Amino acid sequence: MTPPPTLTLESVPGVLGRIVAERAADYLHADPEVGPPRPKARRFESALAQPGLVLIAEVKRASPSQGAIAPLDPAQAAQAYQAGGAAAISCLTEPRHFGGSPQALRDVVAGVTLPVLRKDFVIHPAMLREAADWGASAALLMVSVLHGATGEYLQLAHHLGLDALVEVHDERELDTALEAGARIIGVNNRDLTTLHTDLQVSPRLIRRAREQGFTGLLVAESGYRTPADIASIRELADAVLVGTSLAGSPDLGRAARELMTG
Ligand SMILES: O=P(O)(O)OC[C@@H](O)[C@@H](O)c1c[nH]c2ccccc12
Repeated sequence: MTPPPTLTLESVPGVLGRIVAERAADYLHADPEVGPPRPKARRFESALAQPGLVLIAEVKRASPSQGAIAPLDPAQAAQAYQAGGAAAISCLTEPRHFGGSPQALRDVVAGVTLPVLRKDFVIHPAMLREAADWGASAALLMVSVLHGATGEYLQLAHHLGLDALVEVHDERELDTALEAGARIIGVNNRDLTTLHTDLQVSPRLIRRAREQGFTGLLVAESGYRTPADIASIRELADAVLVGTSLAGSPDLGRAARELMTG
């Protein structure tokens, strides 16, 4: 597969811009070759397609908005989430701001039977090859970072047998995700350039995606803390992605179950 063109990352603003610049430096000399096609398992997609609103629980030790959240053991945290009824696990691999690591992802994959999402700021094909090599079922692709290259990265993910969670935060990004042919779209309530969170963003963009005829899966992301928050998207989204409010609680499995069942 021909590697996608070099991204123009200067256009990414704020906190997000800083993180993305660091990741671009990390992968500056990485090999863009992704190798032959790998079989599609579609495990992440199938997990999200189960009836009702399902939970993607995130292993998140820190974040730019919260600082340190909890010194979680990634595999133990993921096992607790699985016992608490989560349908999939999201695991951060970004090391400087989110306390993630490649080892965390490998440990989570080894520790649970659920499909695992690599949560990182994908700016280079090597990051998708790594995700597949480490056993992830899916990778996050952010339209705010990839812009016009979103479609090529989506094809690259599919080539590697990965599902892609294509993340958007406004109408323009949603249009890009739809044009790119995304099968799973995540709406982030948090603006990663300012870190401001608004729970109205997911309902608004999820409705719009459906109005435009999108038949794929929709994920509401970020800022969900209470069963009442979850109620606001229960009839709209296929899945909800929750990190901070679960990761910071004393009993992760119980927190997962109580959040989803009220
Ligand atoms: O911790 P929260 O508010 O529950 O959010 C989880 C998840 O949505 C968030 O971690 C996230 C969504 N998109 C991202 C992109 C990069 C890093 C992190 C994220």
